[in-house]
Amino acid sequence: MTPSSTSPAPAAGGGDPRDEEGRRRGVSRRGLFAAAGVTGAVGVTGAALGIGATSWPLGARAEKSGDTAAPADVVVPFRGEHQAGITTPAQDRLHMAAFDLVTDSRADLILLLKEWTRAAEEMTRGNKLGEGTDSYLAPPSDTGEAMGLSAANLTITIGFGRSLFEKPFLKIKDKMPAALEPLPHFPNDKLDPARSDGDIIVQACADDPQVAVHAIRNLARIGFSTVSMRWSQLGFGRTSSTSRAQATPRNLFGFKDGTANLTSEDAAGVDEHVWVPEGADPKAAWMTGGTYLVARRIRMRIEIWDRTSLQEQEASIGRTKTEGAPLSGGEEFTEPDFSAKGSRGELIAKDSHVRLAHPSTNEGVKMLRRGYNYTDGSDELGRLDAGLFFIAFVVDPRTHFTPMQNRLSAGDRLHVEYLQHVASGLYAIPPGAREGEYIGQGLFGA
Ligand SMILES: C=CC1=C(C)c2cc3[nH]c(cc4nc(cc5[nH]c(cc1n2)c(C)c5CCC(=O)O)C(CCC(=O)O)=C4C)c(C)c3C=C
Ligand SMILES: [Fe+2]
Repeated sequence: MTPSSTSPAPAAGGGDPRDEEGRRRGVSRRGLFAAAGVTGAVGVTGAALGIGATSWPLGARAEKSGDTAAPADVVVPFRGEHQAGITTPAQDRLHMAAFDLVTDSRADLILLLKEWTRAAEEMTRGNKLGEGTDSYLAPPSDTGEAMGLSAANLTITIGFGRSLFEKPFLKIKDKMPAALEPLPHFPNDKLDPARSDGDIIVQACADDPQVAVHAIRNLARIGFSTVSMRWSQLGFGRTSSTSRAQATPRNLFGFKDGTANLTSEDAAGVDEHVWVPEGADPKAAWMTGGTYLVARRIRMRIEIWDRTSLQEQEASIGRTKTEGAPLSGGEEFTEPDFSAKGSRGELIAKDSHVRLAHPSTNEGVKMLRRGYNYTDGSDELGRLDAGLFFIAFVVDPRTHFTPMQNRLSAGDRLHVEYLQHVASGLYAIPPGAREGEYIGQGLFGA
């Protein structure tokens, strides 16, 4: 079981790890609501906002989750050296959207980035947009569906695709990072261009799906006439832990996923494998403290997997299904021993996923995985369109993603037999915005 979507994960040592990381409890939409009492607040707040009590959805939600006494009002700070939503303990839900520019004005884009920064900061605090400034005669600044909900650990992470740098009127081509070179075609890729790439990426993660969706919807609304949405992706059930305080979740193949992931507690590992160091790319000094996001929509052949023996499933992964322990023995967090042999050869098969993805097979590289499960209905043959929306943050995709993906696509039993990559994106994620700055300021200037 993953931790409750409305409760912060307990820290191993007893405290709240999010507090340890410097997060703060803030006044939240739900906090205000709970303080006023659910029934009373519906009347007062609903009337003030011109919303009828019968259209207010929170009462039912709060009662159902039974959390009115202890609302999940944890706020992840938006500003900082690095953007939030990367080493932040992975929340339960994802809404990611890619946008394309529909303007030919550099000033329009800069204005949008400023407005998105302001809106993102407000929403991640759990605040309603345009509070106290809206006119009754104009559309509300906030679409409204998160009123009464807490900030739910919302993070908003913004980045830029290669196509953005190629727009002459933006005059940023000479600042394009070399690491944004297009990903190659990998064996067995069947990519849909309409679900891939995009000028700008926005990742919204939260412990409440409605909060994540609300964030993307409001940013899209603010961006009207400057950007249009190219594709979007909902995800549920995080498939990675990014903090040791989090229990390892499971992917849709039923295996623990994220056991050997980089975690925020491994500061040296994150510095080495995630954050772009000073001097990495003289043309793109603005990326110092940033990172690269690789997104891959990976369809999982669920129906075939479900007819596969447990032995074959475990051999494909290289770990046991129940415990997530390496097939060489031990428990979940025991290091795999790839030299261990049994009567039928290597205990961890040569073509198993963990062997081919392990740093020892990949020149020591690691990545910070932060993916989500997805389901999107079913196809014409009645098969689930489901899989893993793989997200990884890496210091340089040329060293930390492409070689590993080539190895996996060509020879990993999991990839060859049970997976198909159907969409792809690569984005430069600039560093965090400090007080008074906007996201991307280093690229575009004040
Ligand atoms: C290119 C990188 C990777 C892709 C794509 C990928 C897809 C993918 N993985 C699983 C399931 C598991 N992966 C596990 C470990 C693991 N996977 C990668 C990389 C990619 N996975 C790495 C770097 C690792 C860690 C290897 C190590 O250091 O041991 C595991 C085992 C548990 C764990 O450590 O997380 C599982 C299970 C699926 C289902 C999938 C695509 C749908
Ligand atoms: Fe994997």
